[in-house]
This record gives sequence, C-alpha cells and structure tokens, in this order.
Amino acid sequence: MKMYKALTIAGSDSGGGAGIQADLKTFQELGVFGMTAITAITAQNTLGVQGVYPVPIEGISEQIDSIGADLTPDAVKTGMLFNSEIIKVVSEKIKQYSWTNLVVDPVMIAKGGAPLLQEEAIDALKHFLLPIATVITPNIPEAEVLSGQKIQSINDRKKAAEIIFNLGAKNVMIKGGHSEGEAMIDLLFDGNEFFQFESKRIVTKNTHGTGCTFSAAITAELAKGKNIREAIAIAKDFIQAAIEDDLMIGSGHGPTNHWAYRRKCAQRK
Ligand SMILES: Nc1ncnc2c1ncn2[C@@H]1O[C@H](COP(=O)(O)OP(=O)(O)OP(=O)(O)O)[C@@H](O)[C@H]1O
Ligand SMILES: Cc1ncc(CO)c(N)n1
Repeated sequence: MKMYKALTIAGSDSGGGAGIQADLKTFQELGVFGMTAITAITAQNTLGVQGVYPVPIEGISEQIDSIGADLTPDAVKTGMLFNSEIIKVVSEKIKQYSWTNLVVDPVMIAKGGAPLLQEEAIDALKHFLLPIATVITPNIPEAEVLSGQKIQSINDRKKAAEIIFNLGAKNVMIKGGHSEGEAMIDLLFDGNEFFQFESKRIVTKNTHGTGCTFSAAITAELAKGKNIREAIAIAKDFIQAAIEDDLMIGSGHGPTNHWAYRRKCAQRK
C-alpha cells in the first residue's frame, strides 16, 4: 500500500484543538501519514492563549532538514509562523527541497485575540511565502490585512482574492467563518475563475481550530493527488462534520470533532 505523507510546519496547541495537534488528527483521519516541524509552543486551552514560546531558529531548520533527508512529503502546510525570521527559514527550506503542494494558512490571531504572528512579519509572509504557495487560506480579517481592502460583501472578497493572487499564490481561498448569514460560503480564486463552496452555518461556540483543521484536510487531499477543487470540497465536508458533531470539551471555544467525518462517511455507505 502506498502511504502518502504530509508535513505541517506550525505551532503546538497544548489544548489539542488547533495547530499541530489539529493537523495531525486531521491527517490521520484522512489516511495520510503526518509529520511535524514545530515553530512555537503555545500554552493554550479553550479559554485562550496563556503563553507563546518560539522554538529557536536552528531547531526549526533542523526539524525540516531531518524530514528533508529522509521523508519527502507529498504535501506541506504552514500554520503559525510567529515572526519574519521563522517565515524566511521555512520558505528557504521548502524551496531548497523543492517541495510542492504547499498550503499556507496565514495564521495571525487566535480566537480570543492573542497574536500568533508579529506585525513585522506580514511583509515577509507576502514576500517569501505567498509566491511559493499552491493555495493560501486566509479568513476574512487575514485577507483584509494581506489585500489592504475592507471586506463586507462577496464582491469585496473577490477583489481581495485577486489582489492576494497577484502577490503570487496560485490559488486563493478566502474562508467565510467571520462573515454573517445562514450560508457559510468559502470562496476560491484560481486566477481565472471564482468557485464558491457553500454549507449551512452551524450555530455553536465550539469553533476552536476550524481554520487549522480545514487547511490540514486540504493538505491531506493534495498529498493523495486530488486537485485543488476536489481537495477543498472534501475539506469542506470534513470541517462541516467536525463542527456539527461537536464535543463540548472545555468551558470556552471548544475544539471540533476530528472523528465525525469518519462516522459521516460510514453512514453514507
Ligand atoms: N459556524 C460554522 N458553521 C459551518 N462552517 C464553519 C463555521 N465556522 C467556520 N466554518 C468553516 O470552517 C472553516 C474555517 O473557517 P474560519 O473562517 O472559521 O477559519 P479561521 O478563522 O482561520 O479559524 P481559526 O482561526 O479558528 O482556526 C471554513 O471552511 C468555514 O466555512
Ligand atoms: C498553535 C495555534 N495555531 C493556530 C491557531 C489558530 O486557530 C491557534 N489557536 N493555535
């Protein structure tokens, strides 16, 4: 059996709902072998982020080198990168190993408002990482920062997606979690056409790590050889199930349920 491999370069969430932990759970559920390079350790739970400890830069490049020397990933995702120095080394290493299928989740702020990316790092993100991204997956506030445009309507999102596309990402997926209305619309721009992925908005406070889980699912499907639209369609189905079937863990914004998609698939058979 061929085992596809995916690498996540991201921060650790001690609470287990976001970051590296969400990525590994998602890879596992989608049948892909998960590997990690940890950029920062966060002390975090469903109530918020209590501490952020970046890993020394040599420790980050060495983790990536260990993987590069032995275990070529079929797809790579980046999550929390924290500062420009980390962004530079991560993008250099990805280029050095000629890794393809790169999903960039431009994580900036945690649900409770804690900064997971320093402001000085925005230029580095645009300059070094976007040009090598197969797809970038900003939420609405992140797309506003990257495009310099205020986003209210779907048309505003389309304009922002075009601006971000022109920064070099091959595909731009602006997620709808921070919008309003009954429909939950995620918008993809591939440089030629816009595609909308729509589901029903679920009313819940348990949305910690939705962005990480969604981008990890896209990464897992790209690793298996799916094209970008197929990968996003499966990721949308995965995150919908994971939010719908919530776990009620913790007293704040609880995590999503990474097992739910497996159950949903079994029920469909
Ligand atoms: N209430 C909801 N109901 C259905 N789908 C949702 C809901 N909230 C988020 N999603 C989906 O989850 C995915 C992630 O979107 P979102 O905009 O929440 O990302 P995010 O803000 O980066 O997440 P986070 O920072 O919490 O990890 C998208 O596919 C979005 O459609
Ligand atoms: C480590 C980490 N990465 C990403 C997010 C965004 O959800 C988070 N809360 N924590």
